[in-house]
Amino acid sequence: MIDSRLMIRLISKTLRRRVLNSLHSRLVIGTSVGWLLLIMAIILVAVRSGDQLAGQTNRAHLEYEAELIARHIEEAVEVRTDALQRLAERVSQAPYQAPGVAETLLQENDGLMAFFDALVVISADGEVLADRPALPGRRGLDVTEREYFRHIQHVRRPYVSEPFTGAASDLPLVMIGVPILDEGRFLGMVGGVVSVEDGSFFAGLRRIRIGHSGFAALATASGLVLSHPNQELIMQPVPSAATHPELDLALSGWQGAAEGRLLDGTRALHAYRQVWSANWVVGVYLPRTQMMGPVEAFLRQQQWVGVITVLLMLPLLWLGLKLLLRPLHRLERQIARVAQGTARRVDLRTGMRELQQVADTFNSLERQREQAKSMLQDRQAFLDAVLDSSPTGLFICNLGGQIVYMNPALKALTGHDLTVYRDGDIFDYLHVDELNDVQDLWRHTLESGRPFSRQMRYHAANGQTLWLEVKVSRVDDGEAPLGYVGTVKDITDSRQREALQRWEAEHDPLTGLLNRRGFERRLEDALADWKKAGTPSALLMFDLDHFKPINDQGGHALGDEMLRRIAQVLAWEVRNSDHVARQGGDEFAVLLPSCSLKQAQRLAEQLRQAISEIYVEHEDSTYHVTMSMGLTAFIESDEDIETVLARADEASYRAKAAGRNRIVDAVERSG
Ligand SMILES: Nc1nc2c(ncn2[C@@H]2O[C@H](COP(=O)(O)OP(=O)(O)OP(=O)(O)O)[C@@H](O)[C@H]2O)c(=O)[nH]1
Repeated sequence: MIDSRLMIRLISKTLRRRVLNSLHSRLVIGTSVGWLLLIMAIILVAVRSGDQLAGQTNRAHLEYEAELIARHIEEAVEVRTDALQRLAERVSQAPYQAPGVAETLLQENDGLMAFFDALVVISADGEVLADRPALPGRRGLDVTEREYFRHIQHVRRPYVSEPFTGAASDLPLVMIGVPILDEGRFLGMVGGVVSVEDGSFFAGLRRIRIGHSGFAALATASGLVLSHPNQELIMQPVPSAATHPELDLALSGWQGAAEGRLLDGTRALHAYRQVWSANWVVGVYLPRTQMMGPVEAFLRQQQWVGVITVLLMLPLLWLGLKLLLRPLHRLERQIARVAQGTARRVDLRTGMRELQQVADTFNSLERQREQAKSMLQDRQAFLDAVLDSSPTGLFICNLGGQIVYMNPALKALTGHDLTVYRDGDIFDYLHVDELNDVQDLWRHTLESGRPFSRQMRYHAANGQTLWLEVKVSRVDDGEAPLGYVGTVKDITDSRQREALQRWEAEHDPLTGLLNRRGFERRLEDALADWKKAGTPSALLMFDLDHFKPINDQGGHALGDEMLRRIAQVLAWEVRNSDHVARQGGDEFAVLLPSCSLKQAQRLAEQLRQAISEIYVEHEDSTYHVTMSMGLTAFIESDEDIETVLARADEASYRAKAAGRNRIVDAVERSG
């Protein structure tokens, strides 16, 4: 089963995407909601006004009903009182106290039975003399203690009694009594008995209905219910003043209408009228549900009207808005065409001023954009031409350090184009010796934005190793960095020239060996090592014996050839770390760093042997040379190289003096 939350999310997402995404849908929904709100507001106002109007109308109507009922009861009481008075007169003129007289009188006035449930004649001393219909136990009853008898006896006026329970019938009754008077003297009374529960007097009142649930009730001013549609309440006390304050007021003589509650708690409109002649109160009640029935029916009707109107209106609204928005869609399509480049401007003719204004503004902006674009293209073309024609190699990097542009000069120089750098690493073509340093420096530049400047060896596409001078600077637009621009200069020639010059400064051009200057610099280094770390080094210095005859007999070139061969043999015989020099003329020197004296002596002997075996030939003559060598090593007292050189030189001189082709050890001798 699909999770309901997921379902709701899906629906709302679809709604947002599909429905709420277009102006048309939003307008349709917005207008419908607005329309609904308007209808609801109208209904609300109508309901409030209807409520007020219904209240006022019903109040007037209910008061009128109460008035009618009270008047009807007044008249009924009056009619009955009049009839009883006529009977009382007749009784007063007859010897009614004589046996059977009163009874006969009642029989003769049998028509009064239409008004009452029973008739009685009571003597001045409170004895029931006659009754009709005759009820066992009623005749002869003593009623002197009855409230109605005492009242009529004293007041001597017609009187409607408080409800009481009949002694003979054991039913709740009301007595309408009239005094029998003879020139003001009280002779007794005639009374019409009305049954509260099933007498016709109150039955009519109970049947009164106002609408389908409104009703009337009657109570005595003392607070006993005489008539009510609910029979069980008859002869019960009325509800308390706390829950029914308006009823309490009515019992005190107030007449009018007010909102209150019924016994079951429902709200109802109450109207009260007094029946003064009987000291009763008529109450008429109209439940609020009935009172508001027409208003609610109207409300329901209006709600349906609203819903139906919206449902009918929706397609019309949808269509109307679609037609209304057609120019907008036209504009949208035209703008899309301009964006695709298939149109240059929008051409919208519409009566909608605002939309026309949008189209005009768009065209004006598009014109400005075209101008700016063309200016930019011109500028770009100019810049491209400048970059293309620059003899210096130029490149541009993005902020990540990737090359995004190379000018033709740089492409020609390296033989690479941009694709090489896009696909591969910028450092792939660097000389391996440069790699680490250049990478570190470049990383530092990217992180700090500081300029990059470095000479480096680089492998061009044709396999040649170039010396390049690369300088890179960051380009900023105000505060934000945009990228990096770099220049590349080919310095291969100058580097080679410099290297040659450096080499020439320290080497003998004829033999390729170190010259005096180069040799002395290395000797300085070795002496410094000796002084600092005690690293021993040995120095051999020798002068060729009988070299001059080669020059003299074979020519200078032959002498040069001999010198070159000697240099070659020397280079072969020594270690790579040893330094061999031609000091000038036919004088040579060999520096043996980190070499003990013993090893030096062994090497010196090897050299002597090797040189003696070298020969050059000229015109069937073979020429040999030997050497007179002085050998020394650093000693404690050596402060400078001149001392060391002098010691070796002096030993070499002594070797020559001692007969040539030999080695003299200066240290051994001095030791
Ligand atoms: N071919 C050639 N000869 C040179 C060069 N420099 C010096 N010489 C010659 O080397 C010779 C050195 O002279 P000496 O050392 O007196 O000649 P030697 O015959 O070796 O004499 P001893 O040392 O006494 O045996 C001179 O004749 C110089 O002209 C050079 O670059 N090329």
